Amino acid sequence: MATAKLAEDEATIDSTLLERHKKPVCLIVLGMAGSGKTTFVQQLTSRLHARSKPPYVINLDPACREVPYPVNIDIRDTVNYKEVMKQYSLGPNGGIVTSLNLFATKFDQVIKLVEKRSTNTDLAIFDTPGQIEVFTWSASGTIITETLAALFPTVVVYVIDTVRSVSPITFMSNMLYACSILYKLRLPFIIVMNKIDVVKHDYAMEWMKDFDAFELALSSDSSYNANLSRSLSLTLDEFYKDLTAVGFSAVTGEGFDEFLAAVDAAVIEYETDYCPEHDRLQKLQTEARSKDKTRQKEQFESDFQETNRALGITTGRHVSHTNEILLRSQEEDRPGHKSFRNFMEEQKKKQQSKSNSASS
Ligand SMILES: Nc1nc2c(ncn2[C@@H]2O[C@H](COP(=O)(O)OP(=O)(O)OP(=O)(O)O)[C@@H](O)[C@H]2O)c(=O)[nH]1
Repeated sequence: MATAKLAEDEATIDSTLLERHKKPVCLIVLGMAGSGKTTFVQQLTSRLHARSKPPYVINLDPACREVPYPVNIDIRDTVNYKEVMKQYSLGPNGGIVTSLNLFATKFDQVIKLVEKRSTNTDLAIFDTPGQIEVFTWSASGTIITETLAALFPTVVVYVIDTVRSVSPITFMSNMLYACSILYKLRLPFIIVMNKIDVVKHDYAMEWMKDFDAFELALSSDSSYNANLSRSLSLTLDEFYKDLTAVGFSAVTGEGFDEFLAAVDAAVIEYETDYCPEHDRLQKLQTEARSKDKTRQKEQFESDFQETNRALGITTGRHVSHTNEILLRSQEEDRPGHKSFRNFMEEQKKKQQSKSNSASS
């Protein structure tokens, strides 16, 4: 019996996986302000169009002035960021958070639109606000990410500015941020080392592979920040080991094929690591909920019987209440109803004979 149930569960998970696999892969593009997210999305979009594989593009930044790529869904069409700021008396960041919250309440419609494109789109790309924490640490960001991940193969793309990260301390801050997002979302993660047309990303790859190289870069600095970065580099060793990083230039498009290969690998990771864990947690949650319901029902019944006993009430038909719900036809058959009907008929007859005698 248990084996049959297990096989049934596995079959359900397999079919869910298959369903997810048929859907577009969702790329959630995150990164510090100015790292090149929008230019990256623009480059991806134009290259995919050139290969006759246009992606479905969603702009989630309500405060951006213009979107330099063909966009399918734009948050700005749904939420007026400036009006939100005015109406709720908010500053720029509060305005972005509230706009995203308002948009998240309609996210089921976005899901339906992306689902509709399942047959002719391989990628759905989500460009996010430059104020990264607005998305990564807000309720709406979490809702959007988790909803996508539950329904589509979803990959987080973290864009880093290689020009600004040549300072080991800035590099470390960026990596810590990436690490915190990875552990919060627990989704397949690709680091895009952007702007390699200006500075190659080799130095960053070396720092991640070789602690001594990072130490050497910091050797001339004895500040508190440098010492902290040294210790953190050792701590992040585990994080670096499984990390996928690709060099990219959002201006020239260099690294495009490597990036697509990294997305393919990330989708496999999503299916082999994320989905089973997600399904396992969901099953546990459903079981816990059903156990809780049964426990509450049992508790209610025992409390109810206890109260009845204390008040000397016996349950059953025709007493204070019944154990089963009665249908209307059954009620008609109840003795009280019959005698009432007889009484009414007799009254009618009396009334008729009175009026008959009065008329004669
Ligand atoms: N040389 C070079 N410049 C780039 C590259 N990617 C982006 N830039 C430039 O970097 C600047 C910021 O790029 P955006 O795409 O606006 O960055 P963003 O992360 O979307 O910025 P926010 O929307 O403020 O978060 C722009 O001037 C881009 O032209 C790149 O690969 N190489």
